[in-house]
Amino acid sequence: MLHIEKLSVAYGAESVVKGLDWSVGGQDSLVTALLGPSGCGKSTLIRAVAGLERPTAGMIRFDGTDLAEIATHRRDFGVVFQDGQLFPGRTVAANIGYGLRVRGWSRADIAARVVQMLELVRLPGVEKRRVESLSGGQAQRVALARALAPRPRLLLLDEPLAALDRRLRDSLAVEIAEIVRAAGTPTIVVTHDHTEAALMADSVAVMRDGEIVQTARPAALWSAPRDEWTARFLGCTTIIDAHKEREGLAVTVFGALAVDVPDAGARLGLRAESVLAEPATDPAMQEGDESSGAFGTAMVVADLPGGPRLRVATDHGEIDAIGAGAIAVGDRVVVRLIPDRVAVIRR
Ligand SMILES: Nc1ncnc2c1ncn2[C@@H]1O[C@H](COP(=O)(O)OP(=O)(O)OP(=O)(O)O)[C@@H](O)[C@H]1O
Repeated sequence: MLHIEKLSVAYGAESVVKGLDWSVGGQDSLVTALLGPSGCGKSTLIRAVAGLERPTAGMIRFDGTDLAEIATHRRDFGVVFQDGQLFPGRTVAANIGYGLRVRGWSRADIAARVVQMLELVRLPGVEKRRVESLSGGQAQRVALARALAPRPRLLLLDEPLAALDRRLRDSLAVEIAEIVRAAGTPTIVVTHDHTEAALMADSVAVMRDGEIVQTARPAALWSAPRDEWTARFLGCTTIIDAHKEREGLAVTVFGALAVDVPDAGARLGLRAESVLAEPATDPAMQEGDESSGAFGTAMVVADLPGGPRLRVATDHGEIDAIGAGAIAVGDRVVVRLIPDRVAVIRR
Protein backbone atom coordinates (compact mmCIF):
# COMPACT_ATOMS: atom_id res chain seq x y z
CA MET A 1 0.00 0.00 0.00
CA LEU A 2 1.25 3.41 -0.99
CA HIS A 3 0.36 6.22 1.45
CA ILE A 4 1.12 9.80 0.59
CA GLU A 5 0.64 12.57 3.13
CA LYS A 6 0.83 16.31 2.57
CA LEU A 7 3.30 15.83 -0.25
CA SER A 8 4.76 18.89 -1.98
CA VAL A 9 7.23 18.89 -4.85
CA ALA A 10 8.60 22.11 -6.33
CA TYR A 11 10.74 23.12 -9.28
CA GLY A 12 12.57 26.18 -8.02
CA ALA A 13 10.07 28.38 -6.20
CA GLU A 14 7.03 26.86 -7.90
CA SER A 15 5.20 24.01 -6.18
CA VAL A 16 3.77 21.56 -8.68
CA VAL A 17 2.51 18.99 -6.17
CA LYS A 18 0.75 20.89 -3.40
CA GLY A 19 0.20 19.19 -0.06
CA LEU A 20 -1.24 16.11 -1.72
CA ASP A 21 -2.84 13.22 0.24
CA TRP A 22 -3.41 9.89 -1.52
CA SER A 23 -3.69 6.20 -0.67
CA VAL A 24 -3.28 3.62 -3.43
CA GLY A 25 -3.67 -0.13 -3.64
CA GLY A 26 -6.45 -1.47 -1.46
CA GLN A 27 -7.37 -5.17 -1.59
CA ASP A 28 -9.82 -4.74 -4.43
CA SER A 29 -7.81 -2.25 -6.47
CA LEU A 30 -4.72 -3.56 -8.22
CA VAL A 31 -4.61 -1.01 -11.03
CA THR A 32 -5.14 2.69 -10.27
CA ALA A 33 -5.30 5.32 -12.99
CA LEU A 34 -4.00 8.81 -12.25
CA LEU A 35 -6.06 11.04 -14.49
CA GLY A 36 -5.66 14.77 -14.90
CA PRO A 37 -5.20 17.57 -17.39
CA SER A 38 -1.84 18.37 -18.93
CA GLY A 39 0.49 20.13 -16.51
CA CYS A 40 -1.42 19.28 -13.29
CA GLY A 41 1.63 17.45 -11.91
CA LYS A 42 0.96 13.77 -12.65
CA SER A 43 4.46 12.97 -13.89
CA THR A 44 6.03 14.93 -11.06
CA LEU A 45 4.01 12.94 -8.52
CA ILE A 46 5.01 9.64 -10.13
CA ARG A 47 8.64 10.70 -10.29
CA ALA A 48 8.54 11.58 -6.59
CA VAL A 49 7.10 8.13 -5.78
CA ALA A 50 9.84 6.52 -7.88
CA GLY A 51 12.46 8.58 -6.04
CA LEU A 52 13.39 10.67 -9.08
CA GLU A 53 12.23 13.96 -7.52
CA ARG A 54 12.87 15.00 -3.94
CA PRO A 55 9.76 16.21 -2.08
CA THR A 56 9.93 19.64 -0.48
CA ALA A 57 7.49 18.52 2.22
CA GLY A 58 5.35 15.58 3.24
CA MET A 59 5.77 11.84 3.39
CA ILE A 60 5.60 8.88 1.01
CA ARG A 61 5.25 5.48 2.68
CA PHE A 62 5.09 2.03 1.13
CA ASP A 63 3.84 -0.86 3.26
CA GLY A 64 4.46 1.32 6.29
CA THR A 65 8.06 2.27 5.43
CA ASP A 66 8.99 5.91 4.89
CA LEU A 67 10.71 6.15 1.49
CA ALA A 68 12.47 9.48 2.14
CA GLU A 69 15.91 7.97 2.61
CA ILE A 70 15.46 5.02 0.27
CA ALA A 71 17.22 5.48 -3.08
CA THR A 72 15.34 4.92 -6.33
CA HIS A 73 16.87 1.52 -7.14
CA ARG A 74 16.25 0.22 -3.62
CA ARG A 75 12.52 0.97 -3.69
CA ASP A 76 11.83 -2.08 -5.89
CA PHE A 77 9.42 -0.12 -8.05
CA GLY A 78 9.18 -0.68 -11.80
CA VAL A 79 8.79 2.37 -14.03
CA VAL A 80 7.74 2.66 -17.67
CA PHE A 81 7.71 6.07 -19.35
CA GLN A 82 5.89 7.27 -22.44
CA ASP A 83 8.68 6.34 -24.84
CA GLY A 84 9.77 3.19 -23.04
CA GLN A 85 13.37 4.36 -22.81
CA LEU A 86 14.83 1.02 -23.85
CA PHE A 87 18.62 0.86 -23.99
CA PRO A 88 19.50 1.35 -27.67
CA GLY A 89 21.95 -0.88 -29.51
CA ARG A 90 21.09 -3.85 -27.32
CA THR A 91 18.89 -6.88 -27.72
CA VAL A 92 15.47 -7.38 -26.19
CA ALA A 93 16.97 -9.99 -23.84
CA ALA A 94 19.71 -7.58 -22.66
CA ASN A 95 17.08 -4.95 -21.96
CA ILE A 96 14.77 -7.24 -20.01
CA GLY A 97 17.68 -8.85 -18.16
CA TYR A 98 19.29 -5.55 -17.16
CA GLY A 99 17.60 -5.15 -13.78
CA LEU A 100 18.20 -8.80 -12.99
CA ARG A 101 21.95 -8.56 -13.72
CA VAL A 102 22.34 -5.60 -11.39
CA ARG A 103 20.53 -7.59 -8.73
CA GLY A 104 23.02 -10.44 -9.18
CA TRP A 105 20.74 -13.06 -10.76
CA SER A 106 22.55 -15.99 -12.43
CA ARG A 107 22.74 -16.21 -16.23
CA ALA A 108 20.44 -19.22 -16.31
CA ASP A 109 17.85 -17.55 -14.09
CA ILE A 110 17.98 -14.40 -16.19
CA ALA A 111 17.51 -16.35 -19.44
CA ALA A 112 14.53 -18.22 -17.98
CA ARG A 113 12.97 -15.02 -16.65
CA VAL A 114 13.39 -13.28 -20.02
CA VAL A 115 11.52 -16.13 -21.76
CA GLN A 116 8.79 -16.00 -19.11
CA MET A 117 8.44 -12.21 -19.40
CA LEU A 118 8.23 -12.30 -23.20
CA GLU A 119 5.45 -14.86 -22.92
CA LEU A 120 3.67 -12.66 -20.41
CA VAL A 121 3.80 -9.63 -22.73
CA ARG A 122 2.84 -11.81 -25.72
CA LEU A 123 6.07 -11.42 -27.66
CA PRO A 124 7.59 -14.91 -27.40
CA GLY A 125 10.79 -15.58 -29.33
CA VAL A 126 12.09 -12.03 -29.83
CA GLU A 127 14.98 -12.29 -27.34
CA LYS A 128 17.69 -11.65 -29.95
CA ARG A 129 15.99 -8.78 -31.76
CA ARG A 130 17.65 -5.35 -31.51
CA VAL A 131 15.28 -2.97 -29.79
CA GLU A 132 15.53 -0.53 -32.74
CA SER A 133 13.76 -3.10 -34.93
CA LEU A 134 10.65 -3.18 -32.75
CA SER A 135 7.40 -1.35 -33.53
CA GLY A 136 6.16 1.24 -31.03
CA GLY A 137 3.70 -1.20 -29.49
CA GLN A 138 6.30 -3.99 -29.28
CA ALA A 139 8.82 -1.62 -27.69
CA GLN A 140 6.31 -0.66 -24.97
CA ARG A 141 5.64 -4.34 -24.24
CA VAL A 142 9.39 -4.94 -23.89
CA ALA A 143 9.62 -1.91 -21.58
CA LEU A 144 6.80 -3.42 -19.53
CA ALA A 145 8.58 -6.81 -19.47
CA ARG A 146 11.77 -5.10 -18.33
CA ALA A 147 9.95 -3.29 -15.53
CA LEU A 148 8.13 -6.43 -14.35
CA ALA A 149 11.11 -8.83 -14.59
CA PRO A 150 12.60 -8.09 -11.13
CA ARG A 151 9.14 -8.58 -9.54
CA PRO A 152 8.63 -4.97 -8.44
CA ARG A 153 6.44 -4.19 -5.44
CA LEU A 154 4.76 -1.41 -7.39
CA LEU A 155 4.62 -0.59 -11.08
CA LEU A 156 4.50 3.04 -12.23
CA LEU A 157 3.40 3.60 -15.82
CA ASP A 158 3.68 7.20 -17.01
CA GLU A 159 1.52 7.58 -20.14
CA PRO A 160 2.84 4.29 -21.52
CA LEU A 161 0.60 4.48 -24.59
CA ALA A 162 0.79 8.18 -25.42
CA ALA A 163 3.15 7.70 -28.36
CA LEU A 164 0.97 5.04 -30.03
CA ASP A 165 -1.95 5.47 -32.41
CA ARG A 166 -5.51 5.34 -31.10
CA ARG A 167 -6.44 1.81 -32.24
CA LEU A 168 -3.28 0.27 -30.81
CA ARG A 169 -3.68 2.29 -27.61
CA ASP A 170 -7.07 0.85 -26.72
CA SER A 171 -6.08 -2.76 -27.41
CA LEU A 172 -2.72 -2.41 -25.64
CA ALA A 173 -4.39 -0.66 -22.68
CA VAL A 174 -6.56 -3.73 -22.13
CA GLU A 175 -3.57 -6.04 -22.64
CA ILE A 176 -1.32 -4.17 -20.23
CA ALA A 177 -4.01 -4.29 -17.57
CA GLU A 178 -4.36 -8.06 -18.13
CA ILE A 179 -0.58 -8.48 -17.95
CA VAL A 180 -0.14 -6.60 -14.67
CA ARG A 181 -3.13 -8.45 -13.22
CA ALA A 182 -1.58 -11.76 -14.27
CA ALA A 183 1.66 -10.65 -12.60
CA GLY A 184 -0.33 -9.49 -9.54
CA THR A 185 1.65 -6.25 -9.39
CA PRO A 186 -0.03 -3.15 -7.91
CA THR A 187 0.11 -0.54 -10.64
CA ILE A 188 -0.40 3.20 -11.05
CA VAL A 189 -0.94 4.28 -14.62
CA VAL A 190 -0.77 7.96 -15.52
CA THR A 191 -3.06 9.07 -18.30
CA HIS A 192 -5.06 12.05 -19.45
CA ASP A 193 -7.41 9.78 -21.40
CA HIS A 194 -10.71 8.78 -19.74
CA THR A 195 -11.20 5.76 -21.97
CA GLU A 196 -7.73 4.47 -21.21
CA ALA A 197 -8.37 4.96 -17.48
CA ALA A 198 -11.65 3.04 -17.68
CA LEU A 199 -10.13 0.26 -19.81
CA MET A 200 -7.24 -0.32 -17.44
CA ALA A 201 -8.07 0.63 -13.90
CA ASP A 202 -10.08 -0.64 -10.92
CA SER A 203 -10.02 2.84 -9.47
CA VAL A 204 -9.33 6.27 -10.88
CA ALA A 205 -7.78 9.22 -9.06
CA VAL A 206 -8.45 12.65 -10.52
CA MET A 207 -5.64 15.17 -10.11
CA ARG A 208 -6.07 18.92 -10.44
CA ASP A 209 -3.41 21.54 -9.98
CA GLY A 210 -1.15 19.52 -7.70
CA GLU A 211 -3.85 17.81 -5.63
CA ILE A 212 -5.95 14.64 -5.80
CA VAL A 213 -9.58 15.76 -5.89
CA GLN A 214 -11.36 12.39 -6.02
CA THR A 215 -10.56 8.67 -6.10
CA ALA A 216 -13.32 6.25 -7.08
CA ARG A 217 -14.19 3.25 -9.21
CA PRO A 218 -14.72 4.35 -12.84
CA ALA A 219 -18.52 3.94 -12.82
CA ALA A 220 -18.84 5.86 -9.53
CA LEU A 221 -16.60 8.60 -10.83
CA TRP A 222 -18.56 9.13 -14.05
CA SER A 223 -21.91 9.06 -12.23
CA ALA A 224 -20.97 11.09 -9.13
CA PRO A 225 -18.10 13.51 -9.77
CA ARG A 226 -17.21 15.54 -6.71
CA ASP A 227 -17.65 18.98 -8.18
CA GLU A 228 -18.36 20.85 -11.37
CA TRP A 229 -14.72 21.09 -12.40
CA THR A 230 -14.37 17.30 -12.16
CA ALA A 231 -17.63 16.77 -14.06
CA ARG A 232 -16.45 19.04 -16.87
CA PHE A 233 -13.02 17.43 -16.92
CA LEU A 234 -14.75 14.05 -17.25
CA GLY A 235 -16.61 15.23 -20.33
CA CYS A 236 -19.80 16.88 -19.10
CA THR A 237 -20.52 19.82 -21.41
CA THR A 238 -23.67 21.10 -19.67
CA ILE A 239 -24.34 21.49 -15.94
CA ILE A 240 -27.94 22.07 -14.79
CA ASP A 241 -29.87 22.26 -11.51
CA ALA A 242 -32.00 19.34 -10.33
CA HIS A 243 -34.65 19.67 -7.61
CA LYS A 244 -35.97 16.79 -5.59
CA GLU A 245 -39.60 16.10 -6.53
CA ARG A 246 -39.79 13.02 -4.31
CA GLU A 247 -37.66 9.97 -3.49
CA GLY A 248 -36.16 8.74 -6.75
CA LEU A 249 -37.52 11.58 -8.90
CA ALA A 250 -35.81 14.85 -9.79
CA VAL A 251 -37.03 17.78 -11.88
CA THR A 252 -34.90 19.80 -14.29
CA VAL A 253 -35.44 22.30 -17.08
CA PHE A 254 -35.18 19.32 -19.44
CA GLY A 255 -37.97 17.44 -17.69
CA ALA A 256 -38.34 15.06 -14.77
CA LEU A 257 -36.16 11.99 -14.49
CA ALA A 258 -35.79 8.98 -12.23
CA VAL A 259 -32.70 10.09 -10.31
CA ASP A 260 -32.22 10.37 -6.57
CA VAL A 261 -30.96 13.76 -5.47
CA PRO A 262 -30.55 15.12 -1.93
CA ASP A 263 -33.35 17.21 -0.35
CA ALA A 264 -31.30 20.34 -1.03
CA GLY A 265 -31.13 19.40 -4.73
CA ALA A 266 -28.04 18.78 -6.84
CA ARG A 267 -26.37 19.79 -10.05
CA LEU A 268 -26.45 17.37 -12.96
CA GLY A 269 -23.58 17.02 -15.39
CA LEU A 270 -24.63 16.11 -18.92
CA ARG A 271 -22.57 14.56 -21.69
CA ALA A 272 -23.97 13.98 -25.15
CA GLU A 273 -24.58 10.37 -24.05
CA SER A 274 -26.80 11.63 -21.20
CA VAL A 275 -29.32 13.22 -23.56
CA LEU A 276 -31.51 11.63 -26.21
CA ALA A 277 -32.87 13.79 -29.05
CA GLU A 278 -35.81 12.48 -31.09
CA PRO A 279 -37.85 14.03 -33.89
CA ALA A 280 -40.61 16.15 -32.29
CA THR A 281 -43.42 14.00 -33.60
CA ASP A 282 -44.16 12.21 -30.33
CA PRO A 283 -47.93 12.51 -29.87
CA ALA A 284 -47.52 11.97 -26.13
CA MET A 285 -45.76 15.29 -25.83
CA GLN A 286 -47.30 18.57 -26.92
CA GLU A 287 -45.61 21.96 -27.06
CA GLY A 288 -46.14 23.46 -23.61
CA ASP A 289 -46.02 20.10 -21.84
CA GLU A 290 -42.41 19.87 -20.91
CA SER A 291 -42.58 17.55 -17.89
CA SER A 292 -40.83 14.69 -19.66
CA GLY A 293 -38.44 16.57 -21.94
CA ALA A 294 -37.82 19.86 -23.71
CA PHE A 295 -38.26 21.06 -27.26
CA GLY A 296 -35.36 22.35 -29.27
CA THR A 297 -33.93 22.77 -32.73
CA ALA A 298 -31.06 20.70 -34.11
CA MET A 299 -28.17 23.10 -34.81
CA VAL A 300 -25.46 20.58 -35.69
CA VAL A 301 -25.84 16.95 -36.72
CA ALA A 302 -22.64 14.85 -37.01
CA ASP A 303 -22.92 11.24 -38.15
CA LEU A 304 -20.37 9.51 -35.94
CA PRO A 305 -19.59 5.77 -36.20
CA GLY A 306 -21.68 5.10 -33.08
CA GLY A 307 -24.70 7.08 -34.34
CA PRO A 308 -25.72 10.69 -34.78
CA ARG A 309 -24.39 13.33 -32.39
CA LEU A 310 -26.33 16.58 -32.13
CA ARG A 311 -26.10 20.06 -30.74
CA VAL A 312 -29.57 21.28 -29.92
CA ALA A 313 -30.69 24.86 -29.19
CA THR A 314 -33.35 24.95 -26.47
CA ASP A 315 -34.98 27.71 -24.40
CA HIS A 316 -32.50 26.72 -21.66
CA GLY A 317 -29.35 26.95 -23.75
CA GLU A 318 -27.56 24.67 -26.18
CA ILE A 319 -27.08 21.03 -25.25
CA ASP A 320 -25.25 18.06 -26.77
CA ALA A 321 -27.26 14.92 -27.42
CA ILE A 322 -27.25 11.58 -29.17
CA GLY A 323 -29.86 11.33 -31.90
CA ALA A 324 -32.50 8.67 -32.48
CA GLY A 325 -34.24 8.56 -35.84
CA ALA A 326 -33.70 10.72 -38.90
CA ILE A 327 -32.85 14.28 -37.83
CA ALA A 328 -31.49 17.06 -40.04
CA VAL A 329 -30.14 20.50 -39.15
CA GLY A 330 -33.08 22.83 -38.45
CA ASP A 331 -35.46 20.03 -37.41
CA ARG A 332 -37.59 20.39 -34.30
CA VAL A 333 -36.62 17.77 -31.71
CA VAL A 334 -37.51 16.69 -28.19
CA VAL A 335 -34.59 16.18 -25.81
CA ARG A 336 -34.86 13.89 -22.79
CA LEU A 337 -32.33 13.03 -20.12
CA ILE A 338 -31.28 9.39 -19.74
CA PRO A 339 -31.37 8.85 -15.95
CA ASP A 340 -28.54 6.34 -15.59
CA ARG A 341 -26.23 8.41 -17.79
CA VAL A 342 -26.33 11.73 -15.99
CA ALA A 343 -23.68 12.70 -13.45
CA VAL A 344 -25.05 13.79 -10.08
CA ILE A 345 -22.93 16.45 -8.41
CA ARG A 346 -23.95 16.74 -4.77
CA ARG A 347 -23.69 20.21 -3.32
N1 LIG B 1 12.12 19.49 -14.58
C1 LIG B 1 11.26 20.51 -14.50
N2 LIG B 1 11.67 21.76 -14.23
C2 LIG B 1 10.80 22.79 -14.15
N3 LIG B 1 9.47 22.66 -14.30
C3 LIG B 1 9.00 21.44 -14.57
C4 LIG B 1 9.85 20.30 -14.69
N4 LIG B 1 9.09 19.21 -14.97
C5 LIG B 1 7.81 19.66 -15.01
N5 LIG B 1 7.75 20.99 -14.78
C6 LIG B 1 6.50 21.81 -14.72
O1 LIG B 1 5.68 21.29 -13.71
C7 LIG B 1 4.31 21.30 -14.09
C8 LIG B 1 3.75 19.91 -13.99
O2 LIG B 1 4.40 19.05 -14.92
P1 LIG B 1 4.11 17.49 -15.00
O3 LIG B 1 4.93 16.96 -16.12
O4 LIG B 1 4.27 16.89 -13.66
O5 LIG B 1 2.57 17.50 -15.37
P2 LIG B 1 1.67 16.38 -16.04
O6 LIG B 1 0.37 16.44 -15.35
O7 LIG B 1 2.38 15.08 -16.04
O8 LIG B 1 1.53 16.93 -17.52
P3 LIG B 1 1.39 16.13 -18.92
O9 LIG B 1 0.09 15.40 -18.88
O10 LIG B 1 1.39 17.26 -19.91
O11 LIG B 1 2.60 15.25 -19.03
C9 LIG B 1 4.30 21.87 -15.51
O12 LIG B 1 3.96 23.23 -15.41
C10 LIG B 1 5.70 21.69 -15.99
O13 LIG B 1 6.03 22.69 -16.92
